[in-house]
Order: sequence, then C-alpha cells, then structure tokens
Amino acid sequence: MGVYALVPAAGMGKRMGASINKQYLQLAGKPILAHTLAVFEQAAFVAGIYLVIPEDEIAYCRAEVVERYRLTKVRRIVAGGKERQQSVLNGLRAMEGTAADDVVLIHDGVRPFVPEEVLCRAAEMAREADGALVAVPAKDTIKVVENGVITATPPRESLWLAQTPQAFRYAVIRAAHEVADAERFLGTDDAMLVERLGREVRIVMGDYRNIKITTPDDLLLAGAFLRERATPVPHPAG
Ligand SMILES: Nc1ccn([C@@H]2O[C@H](COP(=O)(O)OP(=O)(O)OP(=O)(O)O)[C@@H](O)[C@H]2O)c(=O)n1
Ligand SMILES: C[C@](O)(CO)[C@H](O)COP(=O)(O)O
Repeated sequence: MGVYALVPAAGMGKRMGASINKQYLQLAGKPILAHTLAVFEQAAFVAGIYLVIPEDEIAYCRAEVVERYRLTKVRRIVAGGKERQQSVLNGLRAMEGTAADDVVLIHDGVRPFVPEEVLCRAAEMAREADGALVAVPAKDTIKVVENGVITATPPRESLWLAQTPQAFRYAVIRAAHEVADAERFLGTDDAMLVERLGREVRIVMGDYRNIKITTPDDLLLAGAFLRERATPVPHPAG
C-alpha cells in the first residue's frame, strides 16, 4: 500500500488580490507552492505527488517550481477545473495505476506549514477508517447567522476547523468524488463527499500553524512563522 499526495493548486487566489497567483508569491525567497511540495518531497513514506494547476500555468509551474526546486517526486501535473472539487477530481482521474488501497493525501497547495508528523498521522488513520480529516478544535465561539440574526450557538466542544491533508484510500475518495460529480453536489472539502455516503471519516489533530494562505493577513502570519523557524524563541524553562 503506497501513499501519494494530490495537491490542488489550480485556484485563482482572488481574495489575495496579488498581481500574480498567490501560490507563486515568495516566502523566504521561495514560492509558497514550492514550500508546500517540499514537505511531501522530504517525507520518506510519500511515494509520489500529483499536482493540479490552471491549464495556462502548467509550463510555468513545471519550470519555475518543480524543476527549479528539484521536486523529483512530482509524477504528473494536470489541469484544474473551475472549483476546487473539480480540480481534485481531475487529479484523482489522472492517478493511473493507483491501487484501490493506496492512500491519497489531498493537500491544498497553499498550506505550506503542515508538519510531516501530521501527514503521517493522517495516512495511518486512512488505513483504519474510511477517511481522516486533519482539523483543530475551534478556539472561538461560533454563531450560526441568518439574515443578520443569530439562529444557533453550537457547543464549541463539538466544533473543529477543517484543514488539509484529508486522507483516504484511493477507491473510497475516487468513488465519493465521482458520485458527487454525477449528482452535481458541490462540497467545500473532500471529507464532506465521503461523509454524505454514510462512511466514517475520523478526526486527526492538526496544527494551528497549518494555515491556508488566503488573504494578505495570512502572509503576515506566514512571515512570522518563518522568522521564528530561523531564530527559535527560547523556551521559558531555559
Ligand atoms: N478551482 C480551484 C480552486 C482552488 N484550488 C486550490 O484549492 C486550494 C484551496 O483554495 P483557496 O485557498 O480557496 O484558493 P483560491 O481558490 O485560489 O482562492 P480564491 O477563492 O481567493 O480565489 C488552493 O491550493 C487552490 O489553488 C484548485 O485547485 N482549483
Ligand atoms: C479544504 C479546505 O482547505 C478545508 O478548510 C477548504 O475548505 C478549502 O477552501 P476553499 O476556500 O473552499 O477553497
């Protein structure tokens, strides 16, 4: 049973509002996407990476990210779709030769701070359950609001914030995506497509630093995380 990464990176980065697609913005002199792919490149248990990119950026991405940063595990770069879900499905369909029991770690191209141990925990859980969702407990109180009025305050103990990777055996996630596509159901993450088939997706503890770089504020946070890595803050105990 192999473990593979599927990295959707075919969005447009509209909320970032930058002049180039956000995944090519530089963090410590390297594109965000190269940082993300490097985590999988370095994880010995990951056998290969499938990358999904906007069609007109494939040649640029191959030269400026994959070849430039010697990301040797990238097996294929395929064109994405209009929504993230379509991009993931295109990636899954491109994973020819993948066995039903192989584990697929689906990870946003713009989450560069995912620790390797989180990948490992997710891959292990995907062998036991129908899927594994990396998430962190909600720190704030969450309100359900309709037309400006609060309609519910769900108990915080049961609320988790979904991150990636989301890990599944290939046959499970391929079937869930194909069904959603045929039924024109659009979810906001991959786990949701498996959940709606009545299958069991388990939570795996994520990391509060595993942020999705979405808006300019996230770049400030990313800069702070990288500075701390370069100069570790001494532990109070000495
Ligand atoms: N059609 C899409 C949309 C998103 N993604 C990818 O899914 C991840 C999470 O998406 P998000 O951060 O929301 O990125 P964008 O869709 O690019 O952002 P925006 O909505 O601001 O345009 C990103 O790696 C993004 O490139 C994708 O592969 N295909
Ligand atoms: C999959 C995801 O990263 C989980 O938090 C997220 O749903 C993707 O974000 P998007 O804004 O819906 O593309």
